[in-house]
Amino acid sequence: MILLIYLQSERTTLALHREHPELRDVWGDLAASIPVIVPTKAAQPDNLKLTLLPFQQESLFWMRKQETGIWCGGMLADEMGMGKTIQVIALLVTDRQKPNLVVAPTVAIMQWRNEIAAHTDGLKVLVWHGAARESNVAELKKYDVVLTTYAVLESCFRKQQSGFKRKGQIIKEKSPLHQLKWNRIILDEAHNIKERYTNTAKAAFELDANYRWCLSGTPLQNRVGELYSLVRFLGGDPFSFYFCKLCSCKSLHWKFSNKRTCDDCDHSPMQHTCFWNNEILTPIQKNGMMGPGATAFKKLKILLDRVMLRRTKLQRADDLGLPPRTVIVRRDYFSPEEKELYLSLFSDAKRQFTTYLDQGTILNNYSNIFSLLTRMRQMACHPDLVLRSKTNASKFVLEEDGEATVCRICNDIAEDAIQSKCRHIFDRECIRLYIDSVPNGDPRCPVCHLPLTIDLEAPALELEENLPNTRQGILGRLNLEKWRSSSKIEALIEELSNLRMQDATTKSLVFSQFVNFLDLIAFRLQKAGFNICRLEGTMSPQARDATIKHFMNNVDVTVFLVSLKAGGVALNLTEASRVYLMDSWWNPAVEYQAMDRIHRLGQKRPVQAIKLVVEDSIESRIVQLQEKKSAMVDATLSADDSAMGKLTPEDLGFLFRVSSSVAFVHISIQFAYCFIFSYNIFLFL
Ligand SMILES: Nc1ncnc2c1ncn2[C@@H]1O[C@H](COP(=O)(O)OP(=O)(O)OP(=O)(O)O)[C@@H](O)[C@H]1O
Repeated sequence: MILLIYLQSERTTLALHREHPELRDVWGDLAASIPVIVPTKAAQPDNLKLTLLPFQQESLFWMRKQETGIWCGGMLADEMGMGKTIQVIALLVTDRQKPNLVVAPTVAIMQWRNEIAAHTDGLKVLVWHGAARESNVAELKKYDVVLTTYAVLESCFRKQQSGFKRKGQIIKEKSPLHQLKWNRIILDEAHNIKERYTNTAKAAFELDANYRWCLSGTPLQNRVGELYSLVRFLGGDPFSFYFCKLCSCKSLHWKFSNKRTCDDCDHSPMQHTCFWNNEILTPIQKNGMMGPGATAFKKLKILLDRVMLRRTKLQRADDLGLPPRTVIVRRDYFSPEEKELYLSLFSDAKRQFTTYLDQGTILNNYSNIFSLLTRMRQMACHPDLVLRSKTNASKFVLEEDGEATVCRICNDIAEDAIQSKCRHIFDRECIRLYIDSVPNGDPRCPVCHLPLTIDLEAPALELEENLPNTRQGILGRLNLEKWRSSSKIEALIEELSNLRMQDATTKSLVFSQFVNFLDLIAFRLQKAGFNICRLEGTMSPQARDATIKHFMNNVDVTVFLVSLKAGGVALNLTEASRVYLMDSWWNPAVEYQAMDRIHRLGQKRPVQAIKLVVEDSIESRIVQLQEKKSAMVDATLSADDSAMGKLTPEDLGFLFRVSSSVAFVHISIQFAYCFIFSYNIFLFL
């Protein structure tokens, strides 16, 4: 079988080389003709008010050189919190050509604006967001930097390509972003375009510029295939092209309007192949690190060496001078009442799981199992999250009482809502975590169990304007006079009260994946006299910015409640030096992202991250699982966290405390593959 696949791929390569002789030695040519740029220090730009650190001066040198090379740009992939924003701003002030476009997640837009305002002598910036945004292209040209979000980029492109309905008619509207030739385009958190077939990725591909940059601390989140989009955006020829095996036809697009023959050459889809898939993706997917897989990794390295610069905090520790970070697990126990409720839920869940195990249908019932796990995690936080959840309340239209749409995984208010093809609504982060955790990579909808089709990069459903300002969430469903706190919340109160006694100026971030839990925490903290603020997914960029500033600038505001779905990435919150992680996820990478919000440049105090765990619940098992997964990744020295996110049947058995050899035999081949892959990709990055 392996021999057959090998022969097939050899045949494809030979056919390609026959029709496209320029492809015969792409990698050799690349290695021979394009030298790797060795970064040396550039001078500090006069018009930049912040002094660059040595490694940032090096990247400035590297970026300027890259812009004169074949790529006219590249990927800056430094680890999180090392100042990629300022490094790009340094580049922008060195030539002051305009206009430049920065596309970033909503949460990061205002940060860009603030950094430009603080560190340059007046680069003219436009935040291009919201319904009243400027549509006159001539006006946009006047700005040094236009800042916008992926959602806005996608929406403009969609309105241009497919149009929108107004008074029964389809109207197409030109996208101002796509009419301009930009000087530079910078994609911040560029992995937002990693799925090449999404509208967001297509919208980015169609932008026009002299220079193109991708910024990402995690350029390879899951699979090597995800790099394709970044390379495609940078314009790599021939890396991202499709080639015909029967003639000289070559295209950046998969053009089969009639689904049977190529629009350009009339040959069938079977006769066309993507150079990237053929040379890199398929050999790695099929062989891991063996034979053709190893060769593909070598090719990938030749390419990445010439297009990407990545430094880690550890490598540049001397430059960064960051204070130490400690992670502590605080273990508490349920009260007798909580324990009784939990045990009743747990025994039902375990019975259900054991039935699936006995029937050998674990993988078929994965979405049910996932929902059982979510309930148990919620119960460990506070019983009301399960007992007072709006279990069957998913709806797109608002009810009269002003309650908003809920995510069908956490039964919590949907903050960054997206919809599956089967029309169920989920928080983007919840469904992403769910998909990542599916062991066999074939997710089913957690509600209707049909095969799941959902665009993770789709713009958020526009629930925003519908939401009443006075959303009460779970608090509106409780009798607050009689409401009782939980062991977990009281553990947090104890931590924060002790901290307040030791040093009233220390600020803390409190992260949870469940918005309803943050409601309960907020209520309890306010009763205990803490001055708090909150970051929610439904906030506009301006509201987020105002809230972040409120927290950073007011000494008496000591606690910031952050929904993991809204603020897990791209935030700078270095005024805080404590992080409390209120609920655990089995993939520790999610928690590192949250911790990195404070363990970054600008942090002066030692950082402590405290994970609150209820010992006699599923949480202690999750923490053990995290440790196992971390150990595995350390052993493989991986930069790839895909294996960590997935739950194998063995993991599930472990979480439900079912020790059966049956659970063990199912360990997926994919998992083993990720193991091999993780090891190798690290060697090259
Ligand atoms: N040379 C410097 N001196 C002082 N502060 C700096 C310097 N460079 C960057 N910073 C600060 O470091 C913080 C982190 O920077 P930034 O947000 O750009 O990191 P990042 O690498 O983009 O992180 P992420 O990938 O998480 O978005 C910012 O507050 C920034 O102002």
